[in-house]
Amino acid sequence: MAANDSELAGEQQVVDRLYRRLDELRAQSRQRLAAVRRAGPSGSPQNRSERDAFATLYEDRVAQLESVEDRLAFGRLDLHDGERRYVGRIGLTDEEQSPLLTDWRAPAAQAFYRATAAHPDGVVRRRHLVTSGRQVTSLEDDVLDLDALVRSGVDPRSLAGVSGEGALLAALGAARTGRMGDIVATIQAEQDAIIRSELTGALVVQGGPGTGKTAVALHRAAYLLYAHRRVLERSGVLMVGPSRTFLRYIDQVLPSLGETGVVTATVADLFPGVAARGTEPAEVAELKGRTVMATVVRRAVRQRQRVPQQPTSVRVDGRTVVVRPRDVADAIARARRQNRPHNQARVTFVRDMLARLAEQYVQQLGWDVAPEDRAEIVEDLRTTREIRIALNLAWMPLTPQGLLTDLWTRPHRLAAAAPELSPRERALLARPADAAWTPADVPLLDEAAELLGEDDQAARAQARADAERHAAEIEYARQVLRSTGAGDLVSAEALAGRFATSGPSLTTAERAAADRTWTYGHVVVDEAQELSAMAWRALLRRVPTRSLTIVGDVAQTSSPGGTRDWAAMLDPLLRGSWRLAELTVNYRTPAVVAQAAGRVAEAAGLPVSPQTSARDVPDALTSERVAAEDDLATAAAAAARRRAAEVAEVSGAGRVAVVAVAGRTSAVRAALAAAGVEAPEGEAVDLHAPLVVLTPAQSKGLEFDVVVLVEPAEVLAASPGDLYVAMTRPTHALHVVHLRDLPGRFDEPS
Ligand SMILES: Nc1ncnc2c1ncn2[C@@H]1O[C@H](COP(=O)(O)OP(=O)(O)OP(=O)(O)O)[C@@H](O)[C@H]1O
Repeated sequence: MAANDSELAGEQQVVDRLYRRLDELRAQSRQRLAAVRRAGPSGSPQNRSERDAFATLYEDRVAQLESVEDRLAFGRLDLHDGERRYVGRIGLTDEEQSPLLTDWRAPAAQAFYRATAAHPDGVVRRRHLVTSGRQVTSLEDDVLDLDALVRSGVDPRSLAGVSGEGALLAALGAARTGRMGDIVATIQAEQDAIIRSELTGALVVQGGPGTGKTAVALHRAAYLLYAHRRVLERSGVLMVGPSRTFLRYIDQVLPSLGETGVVTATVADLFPGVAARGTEPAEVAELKGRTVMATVVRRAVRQRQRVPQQPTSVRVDGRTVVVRPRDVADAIARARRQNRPHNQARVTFVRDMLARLAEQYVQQLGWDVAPEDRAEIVEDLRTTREIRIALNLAWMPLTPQGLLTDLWTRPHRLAAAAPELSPRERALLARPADAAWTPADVPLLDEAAELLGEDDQAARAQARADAERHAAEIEYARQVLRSTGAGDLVSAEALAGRFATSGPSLTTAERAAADRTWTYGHVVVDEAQELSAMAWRALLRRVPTRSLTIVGDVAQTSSPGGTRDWAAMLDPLLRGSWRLAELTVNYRTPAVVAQAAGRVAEAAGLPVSPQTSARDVPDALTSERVAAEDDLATAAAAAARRRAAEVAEVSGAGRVAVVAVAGRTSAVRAALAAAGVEAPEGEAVDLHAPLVVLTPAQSKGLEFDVVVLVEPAEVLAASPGDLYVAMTRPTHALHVVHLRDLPGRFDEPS
């Protein structure tokens, strides 16, 4: 047997042992689950809820153990002191609790990603195990200290491979499936430093296209949940992405890392109960995203606290009480001094006014009134229709939706609330009362909700009761964990979250997603350059600790309300308190394509981050000039079909996208349909389809084996950032179909 074969056989034995242990643990959890289920729905309510909680717990554990099947173990560290440490997707111990496999997120695994020959960190050899199913197919050694390795008796001829690059290049060259995969086996040192960066404070990760920002953001979420489980399990982690398609694209990654508790949302989803599906011109969205809109909403709220011009006299039980402008002005001033939200301060205002009116009433009686009689008088006044109307006119109870609808549909209200906007800008904001909410409305609704507060005290009493119940449940869960010894599987908070004492049992993630005022322990924002100032305000409310991971690329900005300069956007919001990390290697786009994209973006004046490409692919950039406008769609469709067939032949899978400005996508689809190909299009696009048609904005954050780009000059004219995005989506080839000249510096030699 060659030295290498015996190494392979040795590793196979280790991997077999690890899978055997995984199978045992799975069987154990399944048995426990079955036992709990067998117990059936009898016993006291508390017994039942305890059983339900354990059932869900074991279901979660089974699901977690199922999800780590692929590449369970992918690395080995040989340390100076002779210790061998296997690194994998989760931590495993044997029956005696001796470690078999180290979780990639544990401090003991860090050297697997960070150690270099210059800084070996106690490591003499790092080994990558490449597996297919449960079979070890190849090994790759990174020798960090050859002398130490030889001294320890290793035959240098038994070393597998020469560097750690093979595993990375194999991962990068693989055909795309339509869903993002995890990168645990090949995280690079600069990425690892970001993933393990401390929890506190705001970390901005700037990096060009394909540098792994999304991958790093997701692995960081998984890492933080592991390293700070106690804090984050209770408060939750929110991941914000640019579109629903994007969220579907990434939704397998965290479960494959054994984490299911992260809430994912777009900014448009942040206001529970409002489905912001409306669309509007980019110019209007930009306007709604400006910081000045915070002042406009604030003013609109204050303008609903009004002193009437005239007194209103009301007859109550034969006496007359007068709602006097002076009293209203006094009561408004006193209520405002409380600095509470509008609807809550209104309670003070109404109480104050009713006391004044009751005093007028009592004066007219001419005799002393006992306190309980006075309360009755106040109640009579409160329920008198004219008084109710007069007080509402002075201080209207409001909902966020009502306030905003009023601003958009009543020009005089908007004019009064927004003197800083020009008449043209105000006209842009006008819309019919029944128009759907748009994503840019959501931060404004949130701003309004914050200023208005809850309309009733009942909700607050309910919240207090909920908090008390939750505390009691946690205490009870602690007792249960102590008595069952299941503490290593779950924390008291997680178990308490599962107790179904009333209503359906909700996880932290589910509770958080349904509650506008929920504050998360950490928020991760991807494609963060697209967020407007108002969107940031809404988001920051959800993380008062300012523990944030903000990833993006200021050269890829397409939304006019977004930013091309992190400091300009974030300094005012975070008071300058954020740290910057950069990613510099493009793992997606072949070098020649990335360089062309970089040149074009620079020529268009974008702040392009310097980057190098991890790999090159021959003939990755091709272009084809058509003779007439009408030929663009047909040529693009033909190229897409040809490329899709090629990709399928090579890999048996793979994906191709045609990217064109919105005005052209229908023509491309029609040309494809004429050739018998149904290509899905737009927001709801099927991510697994072999051929799709997208606008540049819809392709944001995604990647494809081949991209057919239609008329780059047109994409550039609409948005330079969009062209940069579109050109950097392919992992193998970019094919350009054009009639107009290619944009400046497109085909300079690289
Ligand atoms: N260390 C790594 N090992 C293997 N693959 C990697 C690694 N880092 C990144 N990748 C792959 O590179 C591709 C690009 O990563 P990702 O989408 O996270 O980049 P991005 O910076 O968010 O890109 P963009 O800004 O263009 O959307 C993905 O397929 C990702 O899996």
